[in-house]
Amino acid sequence: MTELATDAYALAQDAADPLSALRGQFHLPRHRDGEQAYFCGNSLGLQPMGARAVVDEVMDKWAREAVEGHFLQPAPWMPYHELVRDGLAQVVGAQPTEVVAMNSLTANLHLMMVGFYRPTRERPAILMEAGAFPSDRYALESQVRFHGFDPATDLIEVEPDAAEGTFSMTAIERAIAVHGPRLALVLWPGVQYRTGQAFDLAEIARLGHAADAVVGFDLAHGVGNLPLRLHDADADFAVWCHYKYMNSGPGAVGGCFVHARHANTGRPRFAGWWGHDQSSRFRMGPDFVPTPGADGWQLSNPPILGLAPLRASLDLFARAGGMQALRERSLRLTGYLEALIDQRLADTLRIVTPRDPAQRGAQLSLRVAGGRERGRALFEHLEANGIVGDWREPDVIRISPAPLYNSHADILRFVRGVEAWRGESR
Ligand SMILES: Cc1ncc(COP(=O)(O)O)c(C=O)c1O
Ligand SMILES: Nc1c(O)cccc1C(=O)C[C@H](N)C(=O)O
Repeated sequence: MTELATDAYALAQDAADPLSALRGQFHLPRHRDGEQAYFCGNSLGLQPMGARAVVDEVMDKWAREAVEGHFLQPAPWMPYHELVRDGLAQVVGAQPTEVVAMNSLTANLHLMMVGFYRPTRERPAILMEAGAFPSDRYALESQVRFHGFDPATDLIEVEPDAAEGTFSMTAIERAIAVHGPRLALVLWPGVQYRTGQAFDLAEIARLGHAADAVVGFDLAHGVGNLPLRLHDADADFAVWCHYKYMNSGPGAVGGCFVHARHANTGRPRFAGWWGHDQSSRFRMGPDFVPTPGADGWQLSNPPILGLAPLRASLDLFARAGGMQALRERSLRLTGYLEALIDQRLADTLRIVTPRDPAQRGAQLSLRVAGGRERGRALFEHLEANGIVGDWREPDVIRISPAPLYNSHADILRFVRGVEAWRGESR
């Protein structure tokens, strides 16, 4: 049997993979004399080396050109969001006109719901997962109330029915079947933030549509993590952020998908001038004429400084050869982490995330034997040693090897960190 837990094995795996070189394109946070083993790209991705130059470019252009910067090549600000369009479409599996970078995740969720959550007395309800990221629940609950309905009956939260708080497809199917006639919207995550469970989006869209509901996805933890095929999956809309696996910086501008079949929709929307048809936007007329597609949902001219790092990040996704290539590396990294936990840490850590690689992305969520207090103690021990995951209440440590910059050697360091703590804390 190959000895997985050796430097020789980890280094050989890293050396054999050409994508390992991409780590050199990121700023790795420091710990004492070395680098952190950073596993927190599911919360805030690392800074691409190229990000500063793109931001500086904007600062220099502003200094040099002021208002002319909107129009002067290169990279004029008027169509600046178009610079990220093709790259984003590739990452989420969409047509370019189906995606736009704008606002932030929760703001986009609300804006999408203006058009895609149209409750009636007969069909007032939203179906979501129980235990969702709080912001999603706040947004959905407030929308239900805003329309004069009652979250107690009209915000339907599907309870997890499978191991460790995960969902079987049957649970989702059954909930849609039971509540179908009352459903206005199904809103589901691509990857659940606490458990790391990934879902079959095409199947959820199919089930939701069969019940005549609109289907939207929150891809905060899916984008840049899994290869998505939003167009083919037939989602009506999707929203996401770019600060996690997309490495575009804290509070980075978010993203939005609107399926091509809604490109010229008559659905209501909250309008702003940047959503107005470009050819007549500067005629300054009183009537709103939307740009077809996702662009038509923009409100304001975008924060150019906020968008700039996304360009640097998308470059790296392209250099990696796209999401499929990254996913293959991600499967190797997360599989290595899983194998080492099974081999060496089974008495200490329990993997919460589904064991089937098709039902997860990069992240493994872990519970520590002995309960919450021991979990906190391990988490703090790791952090003190430059091994950075995150803690999610009530008792989960999330470790997410990001294929753009994590290595097998990082994973081995995590395992040794847990072993050292176990040795000391017995
Ligand atoms: C699943 C999910 N939804 C919503 C949010 C909130 O995003 P934002 O603060 O960008 O609106 C996050 C992360 O913060 C998230 O992980
Ligand atoms: N954006 C964050 C922040 O500014 C502070 C702390 C955490 C975050 C996060 O993004 C959390 C993340 N959505 C999560 O899955 O937990």
